[in-house]
Amino acid sequence: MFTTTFLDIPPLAGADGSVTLPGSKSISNRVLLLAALCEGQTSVHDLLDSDDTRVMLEALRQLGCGVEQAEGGPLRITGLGGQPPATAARLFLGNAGTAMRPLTAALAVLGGDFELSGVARMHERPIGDLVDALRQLGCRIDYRGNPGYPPLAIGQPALRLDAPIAVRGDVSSQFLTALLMALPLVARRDIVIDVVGELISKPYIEITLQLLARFGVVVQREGWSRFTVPAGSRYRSPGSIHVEADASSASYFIALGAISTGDAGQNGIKILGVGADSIQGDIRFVEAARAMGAQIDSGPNWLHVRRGAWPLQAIDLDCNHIPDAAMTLAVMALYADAPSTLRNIASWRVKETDRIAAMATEARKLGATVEEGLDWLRIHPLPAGHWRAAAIHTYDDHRVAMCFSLAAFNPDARPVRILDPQCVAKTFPDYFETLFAVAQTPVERIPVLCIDGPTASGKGTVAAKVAQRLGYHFLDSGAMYRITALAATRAGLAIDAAHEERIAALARQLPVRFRAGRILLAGEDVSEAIRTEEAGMNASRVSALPAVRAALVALQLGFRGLPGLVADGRDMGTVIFPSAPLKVYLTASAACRAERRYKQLISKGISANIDDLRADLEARDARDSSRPVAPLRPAQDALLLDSSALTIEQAVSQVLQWWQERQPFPRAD
Ligand SMILES: Nc1ncnc2c1ncn2[C@@H]1O[C@H](COP(=O)(O)OP(=O)(O)O)[C@@H](O)[C@H]1O
Ligand SMILES: Nc1ccn([C@H]2C[C@H](O)[C@@H](COP(=O)(O)OP(=O)(O)O)O2)c(=O)n1
Repeated sequence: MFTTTFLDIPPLAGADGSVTLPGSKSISNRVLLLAALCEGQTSVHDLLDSDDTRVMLEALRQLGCGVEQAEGGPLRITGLGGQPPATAARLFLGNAGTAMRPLTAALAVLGGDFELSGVARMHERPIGDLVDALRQLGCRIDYRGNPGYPPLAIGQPALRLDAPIAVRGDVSSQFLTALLMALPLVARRDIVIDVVGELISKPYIEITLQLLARFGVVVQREGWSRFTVPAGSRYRSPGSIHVEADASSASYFIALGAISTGDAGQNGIKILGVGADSIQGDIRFVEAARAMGAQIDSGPNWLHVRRGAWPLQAIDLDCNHIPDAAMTLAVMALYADAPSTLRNIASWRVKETDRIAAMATEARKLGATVEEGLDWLRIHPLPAGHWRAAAIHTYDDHRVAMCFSLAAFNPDARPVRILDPQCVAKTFPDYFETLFAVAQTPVERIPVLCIDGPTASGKGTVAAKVAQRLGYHFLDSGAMYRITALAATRAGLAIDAAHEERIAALARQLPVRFRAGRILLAGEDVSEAIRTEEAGMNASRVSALPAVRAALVALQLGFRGLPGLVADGRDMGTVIFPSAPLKVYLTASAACRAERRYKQLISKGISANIDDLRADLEARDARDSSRPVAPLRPAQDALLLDSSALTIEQAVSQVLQWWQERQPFPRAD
């Protein structure tokens, strides 16, 4: 997951390959609650691991449910058997509507002493209609903040189940879902729910009904306006249950297949974990994408999407049946042949953010013309020549972030900056990694930031931190020479010109792997072994052999991957990445560098002498600078940074400031 403050997506040209999607949020949280309410143990497979499921799981633990997970196995929930939780609980539910609403209803009918709260936005998301419905039943619920909104306090109910319960269906279908999940707990007689107003998001009610049936409760329904929970209903664990991949998450990859072609032509995007027979309503996004021109094939558990009509065909669609996935259509509409209108989307206004306003504001930043009404949005296509580089606000809304990543395929090759990219953690923590795994772009569009300089100038430290702040890959090119020198020494080869070809042959085939910050040579962790002063000196010797340098070029170039690279070494800016948009030459006085190295070694428990260190580093500088091939020297267009009087943070900030100055995003964003 990218935990950076922003993520810059370079212009993308195409996409091709397979993606496996995380489990559906809606199914995950419903299954967790049902497993918690029934008797016995339920094994839950392929559960989504995200912010919203984590708050639900934590709440269930607090309520006394058993929650166990063996390494790599399913999650095992031991339910409360329909009994009220024994203890009082203060539950924090983040911004998870799929936890807040059904837990409110279930706890209110079971009774006890509970308080339910969330983040500030959760306290602005209405829940009054559900509370009103539950109060009709005799539940005791008090508002702890603003009437109509969480936080809520729940007490002991005096239930009256004889009269039909009225609940509004035209604000959020989650209220009806919450009642449907709670009422089987107290179905001593038939309980009737009447929906007031036109029920929105019906497919989510379908999911609820299907899952209730899996847990042994069959609700009768008359159209979409009256539901009856039969007397004697009781939750029974299905024993084991699989969570389908999230159909709303699939929408981004369906759109990706519709707007992009791969290098090798029309292979398209294969989506694994969800198919056209999914129980999730958002699977009907497939129809909308087809209407816009996508070619989609599907099987029981997969979808295969290819570009069909291009530009996409504009649509005018009532989106009530696909409220979440429809946001993706708004970005696809930028690539269409005429304006597209999305209608009946009033529920967008009360989601994680006001999604109508958010989509309109952010699409305009890209240069688009967007019209909006109370419950509709019209997006005009954005022709080539009119796209702008934009920094997209994401409003703590995962879907805004995921949708706008698709703007990176624009014909003007403008990059897209996604602010607060970690908001995708709500449903799809590895969304951007998954996108980058299938996205393609010419290598020269992938940004590289080079930091070269002499030993102990702080290159490695500064480069690693800059990479972390930008969410970029990191190439420590010195490590390649250190590993080669170690491999040569172990092979019994003296590091000199006489062995140049044999060492180069070793370098070409280095059995090296980089794993979670560790360096493995033929499976052995050599991260420490290559860091000694002797290894550094050997690396300097090996690096003076031209054939070895040539042998390591491909390995280094291979680090240039999406979304970008920070590379440190001696010749990153001069030889390996000569067209990098920012090259920094980091120096510090010899005295300062000797002292830094001294402290570094002492802190690792290695004894050292500061004068010897200084003599060694000056000798190494001399060798690195005087060798005929790729000598240590600043690139002509490098910016010099003397870090002698700077802290690490100051050096990092300076490099980041230079980087930001080179980005095309408007300052006001
Ligand atoms: N201003 C600074 N910038 C970078 N590193 C610094 C700074 N001040 C102290 N150091 C320390 O200097 C040491 C050498 O840094 P390192 O990144 O290993 O250098 P290099 O990769 O250039 O050989 C590290 O222990 C680092 O923490
Ligand atoms: N791009 C590079 C990186 C390192 N080298 C050589 C020269 C250096 O003395 C050695 C070791 O580099 P490394 O960056 O790991 O060494 P320091 O951390 O700066 O001491 O490798 C090189 O020639 N070209």
